[in-house]
Amino acid sequence: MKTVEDIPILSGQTFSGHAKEFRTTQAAIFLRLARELGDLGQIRFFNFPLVVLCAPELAHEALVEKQKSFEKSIATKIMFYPFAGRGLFTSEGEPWRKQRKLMAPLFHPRTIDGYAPMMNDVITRCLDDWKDGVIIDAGREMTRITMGVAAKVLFDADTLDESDEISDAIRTMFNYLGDQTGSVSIVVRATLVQLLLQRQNLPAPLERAREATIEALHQPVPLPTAERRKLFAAVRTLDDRIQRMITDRRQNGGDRPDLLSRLLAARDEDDGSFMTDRQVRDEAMTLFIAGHETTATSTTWCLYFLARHPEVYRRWQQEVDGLSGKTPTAADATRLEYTRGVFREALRLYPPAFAIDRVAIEDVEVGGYHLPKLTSIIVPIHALHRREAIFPDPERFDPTRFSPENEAKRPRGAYMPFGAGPRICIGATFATLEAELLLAQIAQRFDFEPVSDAPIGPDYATALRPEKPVLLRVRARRAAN
Ligand code: HEM
Repeated sequence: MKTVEDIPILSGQTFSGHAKEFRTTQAAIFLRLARELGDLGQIRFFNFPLVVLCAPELAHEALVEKQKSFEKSIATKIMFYPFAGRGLFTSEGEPWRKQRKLMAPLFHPRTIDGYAPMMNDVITRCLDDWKDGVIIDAGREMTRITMGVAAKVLFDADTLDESDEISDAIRTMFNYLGDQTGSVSIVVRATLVQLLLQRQNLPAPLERAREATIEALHQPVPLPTAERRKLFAAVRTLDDRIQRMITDRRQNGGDRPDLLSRLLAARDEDDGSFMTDRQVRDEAMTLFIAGHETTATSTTWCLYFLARHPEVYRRWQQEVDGLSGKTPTAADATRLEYTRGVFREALRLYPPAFAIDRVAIEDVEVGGYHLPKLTSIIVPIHALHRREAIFPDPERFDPTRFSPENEAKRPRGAYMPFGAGPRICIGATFATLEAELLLAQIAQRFDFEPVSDAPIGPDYATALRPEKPVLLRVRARRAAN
């Protein structure tokens, strides 16, 4: 059988393999790989191979069919640790299964439909601040709205007055993640954690030392630099905000049907214990950040593309005008097919989670290649979404790619902005409904146009956010709609 050695290596290796190129270009290296090698290739971090699966069937095979043979990579868990701790995004095995089961009812499609009035309320309040003729920074506005929605729906809290401060902290987090990706520090720490995890059945004192060392290796190295101070300040800002929500709920009680009440009331299936404060914090932080940041980026791209494609803009506005000015319900939103296409097409071109990485926890075969235990793989979603054979003229913004007929023709695994398999995004339906309501309310109330015609590209270092502010001039719509 063919082995990893038989998988073609991307050109341009240096002493550190492709680590330098990956660190500087991030997602773009996978575009080059797809162009040069097609469906399957590998890049190297020093001497470690990273197998890149850039075909729908290979992505599906690894993430869905053979999901039991893979876990999230240790490098990802270390990078996200200061923020996500051991929350749902970064946990594994039995703890992950229990956490996912606990949260699943909050993300059931029927439960999510019930969030529509709360989502609409936050959206309306924020849009009330858009005055006729002003220039808005779409990214800032989308962040304010999506953060406000996540805080309201998941925590019954209000962040509208603090969103700039919180979003600065999250930007610092992304800069840290971008800086750590493929860095020597991460490669070394992940390797050490891997070695320590393999040591089992140690005597008690050694076991405690092992655990303490693993914990220390997950923490950012406390370098005396301005960046590191900024990072720790950002973690404090986010921790303070989350802690305030938790304390407020503990003091003022009330069994509300939201995430926070579920977390505080949850008991372990086996021993009946409550979650520790640390666990509640990790879960709450994970959901708070994952629950708004990605939706903010993708709706910002929606506005960017709408403003630059008059045909798309007109069709979108016409579809929403079909609601005759009525605030959309969840049922209305499901009928906004073209609007949903706008959102899905923005997620195709700039998926905020631009790659999904895993490590094999046992020997496994993928695409006919034998991958030994501990082989790292990656599904570069951003490059996958640009495979010409599936998405012709891939750079063109075209929401009709997501008409039901066109979707039915696409092979499974070809489009996965929310991932695939058991670790698929728990908030996909939440994000989609929120984006539909948001785009519908904007279409009903405003016209907008770009302030400048200069194109804006993605910033590969910060989860494909627009590299520059997306500035739009908005005008209140006076026509009856
Ligand atoms: C456009 C919006 C969003 C995008 C593109 C997105 C993307 C993703 C992707 C690709 C994953 C899988 C990562 C992997 O397999 O390694 C994921 C996981 C996750 N997402 Fe989202 N997400 C979005 C919105 C949301 C929202 C609104 C929430 C919560 C309210 C959320 C919460 C989570 C959580 C908790 C996980 C981890 C799930 C698990 O491992 O069981 N996301 N997301």
